[in-house]
Amino acid sequence: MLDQSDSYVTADGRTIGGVVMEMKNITLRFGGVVAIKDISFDIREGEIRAIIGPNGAGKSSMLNVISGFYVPQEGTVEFHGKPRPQMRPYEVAQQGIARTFQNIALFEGMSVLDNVMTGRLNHMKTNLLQQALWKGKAEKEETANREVVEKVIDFLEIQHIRKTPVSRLPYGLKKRVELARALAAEPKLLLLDEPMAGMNVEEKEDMSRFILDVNDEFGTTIALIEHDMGVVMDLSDRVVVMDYGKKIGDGTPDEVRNNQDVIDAYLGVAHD
Ligand SMILES: Nc1ncnc2c1ncn2[C@@H]1O[C@H](COP(=O)(O)OP(=O)(O)OP(=O)(O)O)[C@@H](O)[C@H]1O
Repeated sequence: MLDQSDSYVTADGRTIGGVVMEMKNITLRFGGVVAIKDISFDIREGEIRAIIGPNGAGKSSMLNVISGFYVPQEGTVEFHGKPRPQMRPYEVAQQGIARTFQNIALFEGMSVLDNVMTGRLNHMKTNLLQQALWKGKAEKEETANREVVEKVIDFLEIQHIRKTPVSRLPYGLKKRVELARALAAEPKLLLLDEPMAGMNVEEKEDMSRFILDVNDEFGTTIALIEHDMGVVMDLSDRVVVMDYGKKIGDGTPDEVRNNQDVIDAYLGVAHD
């Protein structure tokens, strides 16, 4: 077991730091349905942490607890060592947490560039009145925001579609634009909701490469949920496996791959 402040070295030689977020004995219910049953795990600075599990395992519910969207009935979520109170989405963003969604949530009629710009909203300090009265400051801020956005657009190799309305893009590129918008917020913790769902093999390979590059280049801590076990195994440093709301595995990809409970869950072995 790792202590809170322990660091560890990954298979590819990266040093992972202390705990960024800790889930302690989380239980989440929807009426009579227990979506998450007494689950604990942590997310560490600089790591790629995956949560996987079959249909209905409780992954989306868990991501919503991590993002602060759902408040569990039992247990606590600690962020940088402090219990996190219930927060509104903008407060979550102010804490340096950004996310993407399973069903793409972009402004379809707007260009790629404008969509990515919306990721900067949280960094815009001048209001409309200030913009009218104090043009210079607003312009400076706009230029700084544009610079970040252009950097992200270059990084994710979407320069060629920057003026294209999102509605005209194929699915894989829309997912990349969504990633760009999340990155434009310069998050410390990036949450990805099934980033590879619905993609073909080539799109999955591209997305995997970009996730690794984001982590490598910006040092962003990444937590992602994914249905397909195969795609995350090459990406992740540590993996939590959920089944029927319970945690049945937690460790490196090799550890969870060889865990009998995990193998049974994925092969659909009957439960007692
Ligand atoms: N808003 C909700 N209201 C009622 N029940 C819910 C709600 N969200 C999730 N559930 C239930 O909680 C359980 C876990 O669902 P969840 O969507 O978290 O699983 P999942 O692992 O993300 O599934 P999938 O891979 O199919 O997306 C399921 O039984 C689901 O029906």
